[in-house]
Amino acid sequence: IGNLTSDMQALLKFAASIPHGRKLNWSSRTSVCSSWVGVTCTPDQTRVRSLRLPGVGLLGQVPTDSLGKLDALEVLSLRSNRLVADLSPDVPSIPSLHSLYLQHNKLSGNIPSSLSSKLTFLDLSYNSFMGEIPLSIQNLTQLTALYLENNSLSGPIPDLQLPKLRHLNLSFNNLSGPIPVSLKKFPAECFFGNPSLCGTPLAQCFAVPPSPISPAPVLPTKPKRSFWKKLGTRIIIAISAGGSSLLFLLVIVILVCISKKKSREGSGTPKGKGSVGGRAEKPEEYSSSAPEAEKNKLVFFEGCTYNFDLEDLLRASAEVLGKGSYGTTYKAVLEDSVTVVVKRLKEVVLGKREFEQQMEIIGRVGQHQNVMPFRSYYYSKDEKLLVYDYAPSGTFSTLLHGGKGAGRTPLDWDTRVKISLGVARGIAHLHSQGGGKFIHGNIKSSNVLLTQELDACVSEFGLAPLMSSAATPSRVVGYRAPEVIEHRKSTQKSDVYSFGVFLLELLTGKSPFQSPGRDDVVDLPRWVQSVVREEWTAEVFDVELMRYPNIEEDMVQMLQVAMQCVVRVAEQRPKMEDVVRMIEDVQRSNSENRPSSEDKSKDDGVQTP
Ligand SMILES: Nc1ncnc2c1ncn2[C@@H]1O[C@H](COP(=O)(O)OP(=O)(O)OP(=O)(O)O)[C@@H](O)[C@H]1O
Repeated sequence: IGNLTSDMQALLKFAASIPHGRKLNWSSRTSVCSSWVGVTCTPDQTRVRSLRLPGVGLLGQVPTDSLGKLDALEVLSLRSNRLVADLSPDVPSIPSLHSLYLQHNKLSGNIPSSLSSKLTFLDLSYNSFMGEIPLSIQNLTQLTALYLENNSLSGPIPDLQLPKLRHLNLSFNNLSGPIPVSLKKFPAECFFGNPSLCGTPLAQCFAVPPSPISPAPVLPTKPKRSFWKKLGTRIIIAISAGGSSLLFLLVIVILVCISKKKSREGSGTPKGKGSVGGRAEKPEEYSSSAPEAEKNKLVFFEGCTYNFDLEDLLRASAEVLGKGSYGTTYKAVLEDSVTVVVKRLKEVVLGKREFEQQMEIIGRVGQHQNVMPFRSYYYSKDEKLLVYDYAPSGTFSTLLHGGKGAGRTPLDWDTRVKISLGVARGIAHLHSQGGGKFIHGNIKSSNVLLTQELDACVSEFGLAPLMSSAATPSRVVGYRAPEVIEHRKSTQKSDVYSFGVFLLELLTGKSPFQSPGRDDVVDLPRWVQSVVREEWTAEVFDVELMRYPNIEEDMVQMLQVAMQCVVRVAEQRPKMEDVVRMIEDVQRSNSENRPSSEDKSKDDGVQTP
């Protein structure tokens, strides 16, 4: 077991054995913990806990017996350097290591098979690793993110039964064989560019299935060229002819301005992955001493699935998804076919520092499977962009109310229960953070986004404090608790009220506002109360649900949960964690009371092929 002196010696050996473009201020005469660039220590200042040297021009091979000796190291980032040859196996096997960032180097040889069992984040993308993915990755039970894209890895993909794995990218390698069942939940982009995978042409292997109700936009296999590059008169005329012409032109002009401004400021943004912010990697680029040009970059957060930078984003082909109270939302397809959502904020009232602090909160607090993953942001005086994952199945509002008519697939009860539980868990998570000081403040069905598997994610957490209160849209009124309307007093209990209205919407199929763009509000709690009082309870429920047998009891149970959430006196409403438990009960009784889907299909006389 080492100590601070042995850590210092290991670091000095490392620095002496590997050339580096940028001078490090490491010296045995100064304190490792308080003055060495890129180094942070444990709180008691007895060991080196993290080493971050991104983009400092490290050139050559990581010397053995140097970094491997840092046996209390938790985070190591040597990304965006020019490291070559084999990765010394003693580095990824440091027993305390939980995050390893080595992307954008020239490392080759096999990925070492001895890996720290504590690893939660492993990024070896954009290197030249060869050979098979080591089977030992199967033992990394804590792993949440694995990025191996853009290497030369071959052979089969191991069956990664890793319960915590949420982010995966294996694209652009030479992997072969089928995609293991355990990884089928990951989007097709994660596996693109492996010509022998599945043994069939890519297009057949990875066609993105349409979402059950509103067809998901099919990702173009070859994205259109950058829309500012091809900004010719013909395109302008063509775009101008379209309905969203003004919005498109506006975004083009603005993004071109960002691009120009960036190059005017010294074109200091190195190519490669953007800086990682939040808890994952606090980049030096964002320290107060960083030059201004370096600051105008996309700031990424922990768990970021994607490798792209501002330039890649600017090159993406974009499409307007909609205009909300916080600004305009675009779907952007990057050149490697990864799709993200970019929210262009308007009327931000916070200054830069407060804005960054709020971003840090959103990135950190919002880390939950039922909260929409927030990836990165861009801040400049004139432009504020937020980047989120793209939710292929759209919003719950569209799923519930959209496409009414002949061709519509009804939204079944099990899916509704699953979605309501996801939303409740997402809100309960937000409420549990920061000693209970966070509220969402804008729960509504159009802020519930759905993954391909119809798992729900709550979106727009943390945006309200960025904006002036004038930006609050009137059509959220139907979701607002009485105390919010009367005294503008938002609390966690007012989130519970909004969630209750959301549940009523899910049960009744009625929207608390008549139609988008119109402000006539339906008071769903009052309407439901009046119907129930007249003992017409059955009339309350969405007619679409009537086709499913044996769900009446569960629906009534869920209605009771909703009605508890919308009581007028805030203190009498349940806490969100209690609401989660109540919905879990509904889900449990739902599966106990009714035949499994297999039995049901037999009952229905459906033949399985
Ligand atoms: N991450 C996402 N993935 C897929 N679609 C999204 C995503 N975020 C937003 N959208 C789509 O973009 C549309 C516009 O979203 P936006 O957040 O700008 O407005 P809104 O949610 O409708 O209104 P408001 O901001 O007032 O709550 C949404 O209706 C939704 O369909």
